[in-house]
Amino acid sequence: MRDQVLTWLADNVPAARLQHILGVEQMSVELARHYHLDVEKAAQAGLMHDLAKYFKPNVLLQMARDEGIEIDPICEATPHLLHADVSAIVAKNQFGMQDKEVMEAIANHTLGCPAMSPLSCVVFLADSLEPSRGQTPELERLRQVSKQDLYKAICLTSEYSLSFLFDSRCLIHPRTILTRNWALSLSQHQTKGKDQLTKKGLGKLQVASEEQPSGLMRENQRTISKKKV
Ligand SMILES: Nc1ncnc2c1ncn2[C@@H]1O[C@H](COP(=O)(O)OP(=O)(O)O)[C@@H](O)[C@H]1O
Repeated sequence: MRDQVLTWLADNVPAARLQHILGVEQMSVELARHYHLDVEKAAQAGLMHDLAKYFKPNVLLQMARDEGIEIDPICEATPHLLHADVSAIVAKNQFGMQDKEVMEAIANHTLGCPAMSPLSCVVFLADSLEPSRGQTPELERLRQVSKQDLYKAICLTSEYSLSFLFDSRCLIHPRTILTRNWALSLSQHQTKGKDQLTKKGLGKLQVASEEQPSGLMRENQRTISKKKV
């Protein structure tokens, strides 16, 4: 299947994007190995995460509608956000992908999702942190954390993306915030042993944590300057 996907990508994405895609495939594999996940699934999700990256907005909207995906007002206004969901559809229709976990990992790579699977977590991290994203101190630190604590890395990487989005003054899809809160709760739970919030409650943004951010997060918040490329 890999050769088939690569041939399709060569016709449908520019070379620079292909480099990013191969970086995501590689980093997904490395993280999957590190966290004892299914390496083959990680490679497939990484390789196929951006299949619909260059689809036109009207095509993204139509394909998502045809698949019965609920299109919220922010995706309606910014259809590019649907490229993650639509990439999963292309993986199914074009390459016969049937694995639900792989398709979810593709669909979650841009916005994340509260309670997403560890496989989704590694593809989400790889999309933001693979080597061609740059070598800034923030990115290097996030790469380190991604090998130390999966949920802390999701939390900090979501914050990194959100900070960029705030600076860009674009519409922000709240799922990244929900993802960040979910991951924050899990990493605090792991490190401090406190049972603060249920995954479900966080997913609905019902409660805000009273905990202060960790030193690392404060440092990250202060030093973020250059964001995603
Ligand atoms: N929560 C969000 N709200 C609005 N836009 C977002 C959000 N998360 C990511 N984006 C934007 O969506 C686009 C696609 O993100 P991503 O899949 O990470 O693409 P890329 O690989 O091009 O960075 C980017 O322009 C990114 O800034």
